[in-house]
Parts: sequence; structure tokens; C-alpha cells
Amino acid sequence: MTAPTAPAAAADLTITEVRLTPILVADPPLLNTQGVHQPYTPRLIIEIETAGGVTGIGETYGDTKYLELAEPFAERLPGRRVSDLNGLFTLADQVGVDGSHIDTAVDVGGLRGVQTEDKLRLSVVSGFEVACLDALGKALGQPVHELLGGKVRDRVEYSAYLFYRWAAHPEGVTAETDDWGAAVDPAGVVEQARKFKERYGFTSFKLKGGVFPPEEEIAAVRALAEAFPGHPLRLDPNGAWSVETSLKVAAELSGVLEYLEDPTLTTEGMAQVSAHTDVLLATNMCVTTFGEIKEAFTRDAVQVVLSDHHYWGGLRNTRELAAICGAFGVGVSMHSNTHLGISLAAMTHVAATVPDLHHACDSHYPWQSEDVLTERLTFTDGGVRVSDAPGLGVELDRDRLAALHRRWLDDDGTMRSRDDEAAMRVAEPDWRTPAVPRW
Ligand SMILES: O=C([O-])C(=O)C[C@H](O)[C@@H](O)C(=O)[O-]
Ligand SMILES: [Mg+2]
Repeated sequence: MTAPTAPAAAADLTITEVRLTPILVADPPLLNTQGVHQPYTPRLIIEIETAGGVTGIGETYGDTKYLELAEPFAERLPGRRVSDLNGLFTLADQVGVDGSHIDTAVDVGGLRGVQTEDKLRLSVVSGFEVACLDALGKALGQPVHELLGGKVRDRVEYSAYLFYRWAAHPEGVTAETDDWGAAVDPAGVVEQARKFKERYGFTSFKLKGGVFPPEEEIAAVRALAEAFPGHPLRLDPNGAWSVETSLKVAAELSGVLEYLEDPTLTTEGMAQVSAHTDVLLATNMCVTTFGEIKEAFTRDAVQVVLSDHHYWGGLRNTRELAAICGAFGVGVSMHSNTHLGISLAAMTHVAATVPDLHHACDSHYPWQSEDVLTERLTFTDGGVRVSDAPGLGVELDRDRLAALHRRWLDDDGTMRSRDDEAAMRVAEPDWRTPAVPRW
């Protein structure tokens, strides 16, 4: 009788070490209704090592309140297996959240509705879930999309994420520079869209609104429609408008927009808008947790949910969300916030597995000139190819990671938690995040 074959070393999935590296990454002066992006934004890079010698990587929000939760969570992982993905949620429930860090206002890190302990926990879990999936995939020789049931497409389409912006951060502020130029009027927005199309081949455009009075943003969307006939267009003021203003804008842009994103805050407000317009409404603000789905869907408050694996709790939860959306006939696409290539890879894997993905996904990635990968992901004809390499199919560049961590270490704390309102005050000392509805 022959002796049983020893399992390949990589098959020992026991977690032996977890490394958390907070970093600061360059961010351009992108404007939104709360203020302007800081010159550097925090992200957290997670590495999970197994006894089999495999390392998985994940990425999530890096603000102090996430870090404080990620640290005790990471300490509890060694000895568990990277395949125990459901266990991550049980574990997260055991880690206390410091309630004093929960903002009662709309969370600027993603402008994704009001913050709760649960959302904070899920945002942390998602980074670890992705790292576990990456390690598991590498150990099994399978791409992450296979672990999620297999891809149904070979490329994932993204839309250009247009922002009103300044050419540079305010004078005297340490910041990286770029060649995008300013965009503070319709001509500037069209020029930016042109660059996005030239550089990445995007064919749909989303404009971040809530920055200028609605008439100016309507004019910018009209200018885009004229410059790019037939290209899907979206406008997202992050809930800055009243129901009445939302309906006026919807009437003006009916037939022009693919969808209008979070024109007003709350499910109640969105339901009122939805009842009186034929323009599709999308959200990443009033449906941000499973608990918010029932009311929003039964009231037909939204027709498209922009999922975000970071705050929905990972890639498997994203698939569950997509399944619920499908059952209610609600469309699904993806929201994005400042992120690096690890997250883009994760988004692409999960998006590749969702059958009914009817709209191009959002991604901030083109705005990020820095990354922690040995090779950046690329957009071709507006899409990202789905990797079939084991795990996420991306590799960490340790020197880059160390350099961006050094920046975090050297920061006096100003940049370690994203604060668009404070960043705006550097240019406009009297600035306060406007009360909503702003218009
Ligand atoms: O679609 C959205 O609401 C977002 O992408 C939120 C982001 O935080 C964006 O507004 C930003 O980064 O300014
Ligand atoms: Mg949005």
C-alpha cells in the first residue's frame, strides 16, 4: 500500500501572522458638497500570512477609527484558517467599537449615509475578507472570482468619475501635482471627460455634483451630452438638494441622464422624488446596509443600488446584495471612494461574477497617481480585464508600501482621518460643511 500523499505545503491555511500598514496616498483637490479632498488620504493595507507560506493582501479605509478596530481584530486571527470567511463576522462582533468615534453626520469617507458601529465593523471586515480570499486563492491556485462561483464576463466596465476640481491644492500645502488642470465650469468638465476618454477609453461619465448651484451642474451635464452624444451620463450631488430641487433637476435632465444619484437624503426623500419622475434614481447613501433594503425597495425609492464591498462587508456580501437587488428588479452597480489597486482588483473580481450588472462601475482609481502594487491595473476601452491568476492576481510592492507608510508616520495626525471640510478651510477659512438640503 502506498502512503497517502502529503498535502502541498501551501494547503496549510492556518493564519500565522497579520500585518496592518496604514498609509497616506496622494489625492488631488477634488471637490464635493462637504469640501475638498485632502492632499493625502489614509488607507489601510492588510497582509495575512498562512502556515503554508502564502500571503494574502487586502485594503480598506485607513482613518484612525478603522485602524483602532482593525488592530484588535487582527490580533484574534492567528490560529484561524483563511477559509473561515463566515467566522470573520462573528469575530468582528466580539471587537468593541469606541462609540465616541461614530459621527452622527453623513460619513465623509464615502459619503455613504450616517455612520453606525455596524458599518464601521463591516468596513474593517471587508479588508480582511479580501486578504483571506487572496490567500485562499493563491493556496488553491484559483483566482478570487472562482472562489466566488466563477466569472460571467472577462472584463468589467467602469465609468469615468468626473469631479469639479482645482488645478492644484492651495498654495503652501504640501501635495503632489498632476496634469489634469482645473474643472470648475462646463467647459472644464468636458475637457476633463475628454482626457478620461483619451487616456482610458471610458464611455460613460459620472459627474460629482453638489458643489455648484444646480443650474450650473445641469449646464455641465448638458455640455457633456452635447460633447459625447449617446454616452451614459450620471450626476451625483450626494444628497445636497431638497425634494423640490431634485424634481426640478430631474425634469430638466429627463432623457439626458442614465440615472440621478442620491439627489436628496433619506429613503423618504428619495421615495418622494421617485414617485414624480421617470429618471432612474441610484444610491450609495440611503441603501448602505441590508437593514435599509426593505423600506427602500418596497417604496420604490431607488432603482439602482451602488454597492461597495468595503462597507457592505466584502465580496460575498456584495454578491448577496446583488441577488436581493435582482429579486426586486433593482439594478446594481458599484460605488467607489478613494482606493488603490488592491481594491480595484477586488471590485473587478466580484463584479465579474454578478450576472445582472447593468451599469458601468464607478472607480476613483484614475485619480490615484500612487499605488502599492508592483504593476498598476489598467483601463482599456473603459474596462479592466478580469485576472485568472491565483488570488487577486496583484502583487504588493514593499518599497512603495514602506514609503507611503513613512508618510503616514511623519504626519502629525492632520491627514490620518479624512476631513474634506477641514481641507476646504485651508482655502476658505470660514468654510463649514453646508447644511442639507443645500439647495
Ligand atoms: O458616489 C459617491 O457618493 C462617492 O463617491 C462618495 C465619495 O466620497 C466622493 O464623493 C468623494 O470622494 O468626494
Ligand atoms: Mg454617490
